Amino acid sequence: MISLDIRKKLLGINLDVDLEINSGDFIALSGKSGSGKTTLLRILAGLEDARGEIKIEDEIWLDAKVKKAIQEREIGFVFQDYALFENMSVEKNLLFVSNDKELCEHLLKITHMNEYKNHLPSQLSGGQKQRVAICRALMRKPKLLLLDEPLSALDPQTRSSLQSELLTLHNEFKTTTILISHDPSEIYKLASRVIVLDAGKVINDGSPKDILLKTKGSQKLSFSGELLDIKKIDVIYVAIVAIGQQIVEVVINEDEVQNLKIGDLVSLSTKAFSPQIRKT
Ligand SMILES: Nc1ncnc2c1ncn2[C@@H]1O[C@H](COP(=O)(O)OP(=O)(O)OP(=O)(O)O)[C@@H](O)[C@H]1O
Repeated sequence: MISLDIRKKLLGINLDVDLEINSGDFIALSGKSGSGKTTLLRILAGLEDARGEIKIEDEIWLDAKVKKAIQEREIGFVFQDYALFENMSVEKNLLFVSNDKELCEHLLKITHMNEYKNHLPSQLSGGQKQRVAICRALMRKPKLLLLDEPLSALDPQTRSSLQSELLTLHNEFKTTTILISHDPSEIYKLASRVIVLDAGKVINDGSPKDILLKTKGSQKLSFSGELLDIKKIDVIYVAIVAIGQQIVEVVINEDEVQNLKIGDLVSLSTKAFSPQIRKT
């Protein structure tokens, strides 16, 4: 269990977050620009001061008396920019953190980077660099993995592959993870819980399905999207589809289920009802 109760006065807002996170959870942290997401991660990492308490299992990282230094906190941190050691090979970047050769090889294998282990970062693509950054963050077997929009600079296909690899790594290592993301399909694929910040406060907290699904009314229009999931609820099947920045659910029949697979590009339309417009 991770518990945090953090307060900090920022420019224009007061960050005030009180949360409990189960060990092994994959949390997506979302919210408008300037709502305090990066600052919260930096406080957890020990890169910024704050008032309050941070407790990781039985260990206090922050309270009125204690403030553990960054190197004493067992965290892995990956930012949008790669921050690798440019003069070291991929393998040396990992072994610099911990000399566990077996773990190094295993991580590079999962992320399909084994054949690049002797390359320098300057010889890698953006996606490959970010794979190395994620592996390096896991080399110290952290209690907490903090990911600040690590995939946002990547093209959609590379981003999707890295999402799958992150999921494989999370299923294997069960590292408690907090990922800052604005992408609903990424959040739906990866997270078990979504926390939404606004002006420094938690305004929404729940499962990706509860937070992301917005299915009010129906549209006599056609949208294209990606099929994320098919769920059987009692006797009906529900397809979960990502359309742009939104995720919707659609009831489908058994024949349609046979013809669809997760990841398919689909179009969504309705003939029976008139479109509705509503002020949001
Ligand atoms: N060290 C600091 N001291 C005071 N104010 C700060 C500090 N760091 C950030 N801020 C302010 O706190 C607010 C939240 O910034 P933060 O970068 O945490 O937001 P964010 O939700 O991560 O935004 P984005 O999605 O754009 O990255 C901003 O108004 C920012 O100017």
